[in-house]
Amino acid sequence: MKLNVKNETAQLKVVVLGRAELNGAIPTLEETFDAKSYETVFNNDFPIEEDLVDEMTEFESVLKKYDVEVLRPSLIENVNQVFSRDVGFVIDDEFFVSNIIPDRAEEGKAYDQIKEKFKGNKITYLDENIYVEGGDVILYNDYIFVGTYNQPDFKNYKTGRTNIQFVNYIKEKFPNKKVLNFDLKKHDTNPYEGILHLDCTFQPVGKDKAIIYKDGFLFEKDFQTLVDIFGKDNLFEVTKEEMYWMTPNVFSIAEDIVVTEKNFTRLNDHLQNVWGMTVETINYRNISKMGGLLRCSTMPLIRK
Ligand SMILES: NC(=[NH2+])NCCC[C@H](N)C(=O)O
Repeated sequence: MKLNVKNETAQLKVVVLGRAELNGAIPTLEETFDAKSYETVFNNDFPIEEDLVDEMTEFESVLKKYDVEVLRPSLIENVNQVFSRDVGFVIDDEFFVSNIIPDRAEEGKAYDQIKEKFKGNKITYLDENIYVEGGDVILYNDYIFVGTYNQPDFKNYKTGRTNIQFVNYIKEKFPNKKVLNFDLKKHDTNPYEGILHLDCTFQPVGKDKAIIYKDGFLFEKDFQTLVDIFGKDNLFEVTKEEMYWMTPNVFSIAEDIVVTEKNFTRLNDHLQNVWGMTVETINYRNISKMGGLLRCSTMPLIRK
């Protein structure tokens, strides 16, 4: 298998999809590490395994319908393995193993068998001072967009996952790409006020379009940079409420095929009727209660 990912939307061939069986006990408030999970636990609304498994099975069958090969991480009991995205990511033909938040360190082992499958490809482990999670890395051909929090209180936030050291590293590693980083608003307990990863506030779809939540960016000039790159008419701006439900976090199977959540009616209508895409809608609301959605639960290995 030859790894290849250069953007978010080229035709998908092979993907890892997380898993929801034996995810472990409901976390306590202190054990949560993102604002949405904090709120879910606070409201005594943590999703049950059966519903999570059903939602991921529905996602898997849509992927298979389009002939995508779907791999699953091996099962580690009592570890939440839903969000494959963050553990590692492919840029071009190289796999990067993330340095994720220590609370999630155990998840990495579950990818050993998958790494075995793509042995022979470049696999890179990052220095220990470089923090990154795949949700903060978004590829757009010659561009690499990185969600960061480059502020003095970085260490105070459990939701600050990617640092400027990663940006510097990736600039040096890919001198021919345009690497742009965007500081995101952070809040560990209020999901309306903070953005966990870049893919919770922005994501390209189609050939030259994107979904975006303006107020997720710490600096308005960063939002403007993206307006300049994509053009105003090619952006679908979501509201605060839509951001809260993780509307930017859809997942593309191809430039014209997007998997989204059933409840995203305004977005789905736009994708289908204004941008002419095929929209596959599934139930994924229980997954969202743990702070991620469709993109977060996948790790693409090969796009055409
Ligand atoms: N790519 C993403 N946005 N992933 C969401 C991960 C959510 C998970 N609860 C965490 O805090 O790490």
